[in-house]
Amino acid sequence: MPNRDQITLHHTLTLRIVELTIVILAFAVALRPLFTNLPNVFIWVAVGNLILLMLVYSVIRRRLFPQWEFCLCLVTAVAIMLPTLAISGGVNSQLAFFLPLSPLLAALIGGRRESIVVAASLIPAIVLATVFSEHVIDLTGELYSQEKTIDRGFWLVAATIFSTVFAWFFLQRYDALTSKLKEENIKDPLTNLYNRRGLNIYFKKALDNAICSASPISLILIDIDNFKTINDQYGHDVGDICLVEVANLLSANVRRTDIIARFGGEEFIIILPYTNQEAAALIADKLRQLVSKNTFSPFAFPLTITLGITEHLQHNDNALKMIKRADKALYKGKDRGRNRVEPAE
Ligand SMILES: Nc1nc2c(ncn2[C@@H]2O[C@H](COP(=O)(O)OP(=O)(O)OP(=O)(O)O)[C@@H](O)[C@H]2O)c(=O)[nH]1
Repeated sequence: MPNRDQITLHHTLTLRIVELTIVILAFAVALRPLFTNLPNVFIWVAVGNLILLMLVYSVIRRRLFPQWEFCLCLVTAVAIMLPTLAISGGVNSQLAFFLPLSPLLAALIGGRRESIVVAASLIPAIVLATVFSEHVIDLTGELYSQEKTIDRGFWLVAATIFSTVFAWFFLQRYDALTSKLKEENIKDPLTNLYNRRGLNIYFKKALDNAICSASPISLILIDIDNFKTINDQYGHDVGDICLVEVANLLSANVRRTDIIARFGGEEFIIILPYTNQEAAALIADKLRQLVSKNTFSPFAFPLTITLGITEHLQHNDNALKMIKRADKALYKGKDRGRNRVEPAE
């Protein structure tokens, strides 16, 4: 299912393609008669196509039928191309060389399915136009040659297949790249945990789910104690190593369904779905003990953490209020001597 950004991108691409087609057609109408002596019917067909395209353009620009933009373009393309191809010699028409571009354009403004649909209808049409080419009216009056027709039909089919396969690879690469960018956008580059943006997305989902299923959900806010002294004495690079190691230790010891994020400098947050405050306190204490029993960085520093915990309340509660309560509890823990778990009141 395409998201809103993808729909906007497809809409913009469709507009640009229609605009370009209008420009090319307008040039053809204005300049072609100056260089070639064509029957008047060509000019009238081109003018008719231009008017049709401008109508389609205004429909797309005003977003009158956003769901049907692709179908509208497809039907217009068929309505424009078929008569033009028929009167200018079918596969022998110069216009036919634009046909293999269609699956690629369809992939850009639609997707894989649209590209395949276009290619699957185009290839039999080219084959039929090649087989029955003798019966196609050619108003340009070019001399008919079966050999040339079959040769052109062959290359048109080959180019259409090429463009479809290329579109497929292009979309594969595009999807991989966009999902990598999406992932990078929500991850903290140092610890590889979720950043604030990732936390917001997944916390909201987990909270909505907890409210819908009337299940408990808890939050643990964690701060490394006296972290400044490590930075001050050994430098930020050693501090960074400690942060990564603490992050790895915490994430290795929470459930797969829990959401762990870097909340700020040396602060982490864990969202625990299906967990009430009592259970969260046990998990928090397990994490506290784990950190205090470990040593960090090549210098084997001992570290401790202070943890504030809270649970989602039944009435008038939200993510921000939960974080504020846990933050308050955390700072109470710091005041009470650090290396402890402090439940919110
Ligand atoms: N190395 C490193 N340090 C960071 C990073 N982000 C924040 N810090 C450091 O974390 C330290 C936080 O210091 P404080 O807020 O004073 O807290 P603290 O020294 O841990 O003391 P308490 O929280 O009161 O126990 C500061 O020295 C920040 O520079 C980071 O990405 N890398």
